[in-house]
Amino acid sequence: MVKICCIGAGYVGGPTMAMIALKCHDIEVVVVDISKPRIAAWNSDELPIYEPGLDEVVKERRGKNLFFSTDVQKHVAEADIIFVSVNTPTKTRGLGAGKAADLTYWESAARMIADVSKTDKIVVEKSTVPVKTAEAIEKILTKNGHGIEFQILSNPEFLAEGTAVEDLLKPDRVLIGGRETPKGQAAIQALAAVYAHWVPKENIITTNLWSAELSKLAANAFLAQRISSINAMSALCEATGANVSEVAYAIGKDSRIGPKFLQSSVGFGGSCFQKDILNLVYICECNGLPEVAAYWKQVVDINDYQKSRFVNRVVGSMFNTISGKKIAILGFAFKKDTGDTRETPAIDVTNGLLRDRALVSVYDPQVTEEQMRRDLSQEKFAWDHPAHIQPASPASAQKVGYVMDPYQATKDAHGVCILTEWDEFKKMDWQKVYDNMVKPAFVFDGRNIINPEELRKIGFIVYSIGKPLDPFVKDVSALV
Ligand SMILES: NC(=O)C1=CN([C@@H]2O[C@H](COP(=O)(O)OP(=O)(O)OC[C@H]3O[C@@H](n4cnc5c(N)ncnc54)[C@H](O)[C@@H]3O)[C@@H](O)[C@H]2O)C=CC1
Ligand SMILES: O=C(O)[C@H]1O[C@H](OP(=O)(O)OP(=O)(O)OC[C@H]2O[C@@H](n3ccc(=O)[nH]c3=O)[C@H](O)[C@@H]2O)[C@H](O)[C@@H](O)[C@@H]1O
Repeated sequence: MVKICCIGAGYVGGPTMAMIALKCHDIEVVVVDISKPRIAAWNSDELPIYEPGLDEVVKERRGKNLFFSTDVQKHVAEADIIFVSVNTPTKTRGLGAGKAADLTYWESAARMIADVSKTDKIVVEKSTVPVKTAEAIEKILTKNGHGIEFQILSNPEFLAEGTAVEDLLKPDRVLIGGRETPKGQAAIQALAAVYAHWVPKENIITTNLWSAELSKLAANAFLAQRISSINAMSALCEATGANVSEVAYAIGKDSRIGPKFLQSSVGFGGSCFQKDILNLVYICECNGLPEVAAYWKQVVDINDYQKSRFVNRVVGSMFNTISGKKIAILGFAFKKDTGDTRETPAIDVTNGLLRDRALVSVYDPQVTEEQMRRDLSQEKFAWDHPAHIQPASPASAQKVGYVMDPYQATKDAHGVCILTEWDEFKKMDWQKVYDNMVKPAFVFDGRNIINPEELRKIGFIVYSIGKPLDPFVKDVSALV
């Protein structure tokens, strides 16, 4: 029986390995992590991440050919194929701080693999890493590996949170990069054989190592670029009376452009888009390509602009002051169907409102109060700032109300900001919300999920990103 061990039981390691176990009953899969609480959660009824359909997959295979363990060394030593799916955040200090990927976790995993291995191994980069990382990993493994043969493969993951199970079941493609040597090609084939249990062969792409590593950064950069492009258009739509949804639909009908990823929003969030683009920018700079670096940097710049533009709209519309006014935030996760808040635009927007001394009340169906508190009190490292940006103020963050019900959040509020596109917000009784709010009652829809005309009929003053402005919003926005 082939044995797979995955180092890192996070958003990627957990679901990807559960899918391999589901589809390959002839393979034993063990997911290991240094975090005891995380592994305990994977072994419990309350999984550590919320992902539709994941509970069923894990429960189906756990204890049969899917295991979660903190005994990292034992399972690494026993495995034929080792996936490394540890976190690769942006460096916060030293050379490349604010841009380069921090490979500390990756390097320590590689050194441990070299230490404990007694048989030949295929080591798979599942984490997103800078192009050429495999070369460094190869050196660490071969120089410390007591003569053991290691083949390094790059097999980046393209799943999106909230749809991870679906994405893993039917991936657009599986990408495997390896050395162009007979042993490298054999390793590629061994990994391709795992995926071939359920992925059609024509969707398994094989390349050299550097193409695979770079393709992952390029894919995320292209996806984020589309969002920044449509968000840049949203600002122009508001200035001209065009409607960003109509523009997105019209351009998306062109089969060369396509309809996906053109949803204007308060900004993209998530643990990867910003980090991966900054990493790409850094790699371009290191390779003497400042023009290319500047081009991709703009994608992050526009995203920051979109978030501050949203806050300015709120403050500007509400007579240029929100001091002492209650503002309800509906949705804190970076997108619907996940409890993940990493780099969520809600952190920047909430801090922006707190800086203007608003009284904020937040509701999200999946994010815990503890998580939101942590997010709002943490200092932020900005890549283009010399220092960390402080959160609004520890005292104001302490005063944020975290409630379990959207009607409680909006009660007695002057304004409502929709920051995550949860389906339940579309179905809310907006008349009831209006009746319980201070007048004039404002709604700022950062996800374009409500019908502005219907809400205006109720009596709301509505701002929807990239949509023709409510005459009232228009008047006061001149102040911004
Ligand atoms: N979150 C996502 O949707 C996607 C993430 N990625 C990439 O996948 C990688 C992992 O991301 P996530 O799963 O979101 O991270 P995560 O932070 O959820 O999980 C990483 C896990 O690795 C563990 N870990 C770190 N060092 C370790 C070590 N030496 N030994 C054992 N365990 C160790 C941590 O305790 C943590 O549980 C990153 O490079 C990310 O860019 C790629 C595609 C999608
Ligand atoms: O490398 C990664 O981590 C992953 O990053 C993204 O996945 P994810 O961040 O989970 O979620 P997305 O659906 O891409 O959304 C990212 C952000 O963009 C926003 N978004 C997305 C689409 C859109 O049209 N408009 C928009 O504002 C979302 O609300 C969210 O804040 C990519 O879609 C995955 O392919 C990739 O594997």
